[in-house]
This record gives sequence, C-alpha cells and structure tokens, in this order.
Amino acid sequence: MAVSFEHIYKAFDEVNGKPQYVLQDINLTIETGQFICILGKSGCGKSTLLNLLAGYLKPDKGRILVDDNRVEGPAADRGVVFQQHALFPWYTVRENVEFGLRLKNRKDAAQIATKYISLIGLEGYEKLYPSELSGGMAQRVGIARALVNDPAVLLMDEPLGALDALTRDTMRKELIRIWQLSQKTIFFITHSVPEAVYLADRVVLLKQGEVALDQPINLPRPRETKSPEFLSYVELFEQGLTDNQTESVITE
Ligand SMILES: Nc1ncnc2c1ncn2[C@@H]1O[C@H](COP(=O)(O)OP(=O)(O)OP(=O)(O)O)[C@@H](O)[C@H]1O
Repeated sequence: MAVSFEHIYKAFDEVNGKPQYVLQDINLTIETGQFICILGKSGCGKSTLLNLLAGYLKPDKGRILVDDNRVEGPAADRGVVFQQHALFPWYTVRENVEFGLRLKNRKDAAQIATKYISLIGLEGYEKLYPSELSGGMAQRVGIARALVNDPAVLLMDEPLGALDALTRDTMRKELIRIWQLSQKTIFFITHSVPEAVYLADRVVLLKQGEVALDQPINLPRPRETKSPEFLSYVELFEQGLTDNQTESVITE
C-alpha cells in the first residue's frame, strides 16, 4: 500500500491542560494508485491531515507511513500541489517544471520535463511565463512540477478551488486523464461534494476531526454527473455533511 495513517492525533491548543484535538484517531490505508478525496466542511481538519502527510506538521500521537517509510518531514516521495500554484514568476513553464530536477543536478532534466509538459498538455507553451498563463494552465504546471520528482503520492489541497466554474470542470477531466497516465496515488482535498464524487475511487468524509464515512465510489469513468447513481452518492455525502452541524456547507 502507498500510505497509512495509524492512530493519528493532532492538537494545536490546550484548555486546562487538555489537548484540543483537531484530528482524533485517524486510521486510513491508501492503496497504491488510488485516488482518494478527503471531503469535509471548513475547519474539520482536512488541511491538517494533508500537512501531516506532507511532513509539514508532526502528529501528537500515531504515525504515518509512505511505502513503509515513516514520515518525519517533507521529502520527494510526496509531491504537493497547492491551490495557489506557487510558480516562480521569473521562470518559464519549462524552467518551472525543470526546477526540482536542476536542484538535484539531474542530467536528464530536460528530457523528463518534456515528458511531463506533454503529459499535462502544455506542449508549445514551454516558453511562456506564469503571468501569461490562465489559472488552469498554471495549475497544470504546478502538477507537472510535483510529478517530475516521481513521488509515491501526489498531495493536492483544493487545487481547483481558485478556478472559475468552467475551468474547474475542464480541470477535473484533465486531472483524471493525468492520473490515469501517471498512475500515481492521489490524496485530494475538497469542499465540493460533486468534485469528490467525480474524481475519487474513494471518499473519506471528515467531521470534527474524525472519519465519519469512508466510501468507495463504484462508478465507471468518465462519470456522468447527471446520472441517478452519481446523484445518489452526492446526496449521501451532502446528508453526511449536514447532519447535526451548524457550519455552512459548501457543496460547489
Ligand atoms: N497552525 C495552526 N495553529 C492553530 N490552529 C490551527 C492551525 N492549523 C489549523 N488549525 C485549526 O485546526 C482546525 C482544522 O483546520 P484545517 O485547516 O485542517 O481545516 P480544513 O478542514 O482544512 O479547513 P478549510 O477547508 O477551511 O481549509 C481549525 O479549527 C483550525 O483553526
């Protein structure tokens, strides 16, 4: 398996000496090549879970394994793609994609970058600068930058959240295409129920720091978002999100 979370607890604060856990006893195993979406309302602990897997945070209890290695900090086996794609504005598309490889003095940097530029569908745009790209294109460059290091798992924190609705729709399809070609394990965070049902092999619903639902999505791809089967998954998660909670639900 690619990733396992074992009895993970994380708190940022204490009240009267008691840790206030934002994540409590999280246990998840993720198979190699699986596309897993973590779904939940704002503040339920999604980003904290991703930051623990990325190695940016340390759990208070428990451990995380990636391909049997314990996560002790950030490393190249986990490629992170953020909502704001953090490209270097003074580098071209190609230079941005090559950056991580050049740092490692890889002689085949150009060759590998060419492969991933083609994979993300940006052949012909190599010489453009980030300011000349649309949001969707910039996000694809962010994905290529993470993929060039050949990570065991790709971590994505609301990567489509900053895009307009139409671009977001296109990027969901693109992401499935890239995932199928790259065969990576993807750990994807979203607020959007339809997005999770469209993308994932499996959706984990987090509620107040605990796993409330862990549900495989048994629908063939490409998924028909208006089919009764698709809509019944949407309803299942929307119900799960609204049960006994006061925060606003963001479904799209
Ligand atoms: N560095 C931090 N210091 C203190 N509290 C934090 C920190 N990071 C997160 N928290 C708290 O932990 C809880 C979970 O936050 P987290 O960002 O993981 O939620 P989320 O589900 O990703 O929310 P969103 O969808 O709004 O990004 C929140 O109550 C948040 O205020």
